[in-house]
Amino acid sequence: MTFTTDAWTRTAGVRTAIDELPFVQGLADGTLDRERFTYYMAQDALYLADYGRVLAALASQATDPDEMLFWAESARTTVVVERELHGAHVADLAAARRSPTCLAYTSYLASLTTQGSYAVAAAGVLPCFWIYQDVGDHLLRQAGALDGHAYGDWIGMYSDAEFAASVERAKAIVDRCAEGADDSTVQRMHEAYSTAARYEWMFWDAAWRRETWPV
Ligand SMILES: Cc1ncc(CN)c(N)n1
Repeated sequence: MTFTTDAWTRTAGVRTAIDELPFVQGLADGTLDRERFTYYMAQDALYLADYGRVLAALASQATDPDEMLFWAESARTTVVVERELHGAHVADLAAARRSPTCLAYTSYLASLTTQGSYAVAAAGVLPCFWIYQDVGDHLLRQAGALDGHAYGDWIGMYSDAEFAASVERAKAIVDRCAEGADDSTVQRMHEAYSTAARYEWMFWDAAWRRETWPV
């Protein structure tokens, strides 16, 4: 069994929990209130700025030139394309501060790039690709046509064929890393993958609660 098939199976419960989140259900049928969506988009813009740095770090650690290019292009897409979407929804991004969950997730991913294992860091960024594609596909199926849908541009971005191709490439890189890795590295890759998958759940939950710092 490939690493990614195994990781997907091990985290099935997290994916079901994501699909059941009120935030995700509200995205699907368009009933999510604008305040929660705007909160989410502002946090996500902050997340993506840090995530772009994580992908750039992966590019710098890749020894294969094609993998280096893939991470570098993904960093560019994250900063340019996805942020365009955020700019269309959030008027004042400069006013936003990272929530506890946003800071915890990005700090965790950044920490993976400093622990000396390209394979573990690559596994840690994979849920950001794969879970969004999975959610985008589910939402597209549930929503049907996106014309006139309140969150159609968001759903369209993550159910898009180009995004799906990038997910396949990221999975292939992670599987290649796992094939050559020892048992303890594969174990750490699973830990990184499942932790990031849980953070994806937490990120949407935090947006639903419009999480703030306690003091
Ligand atoms: C929190 C989060 N995770 C993943 C994605 C998709 N790149 C995103 N925009 N935001």
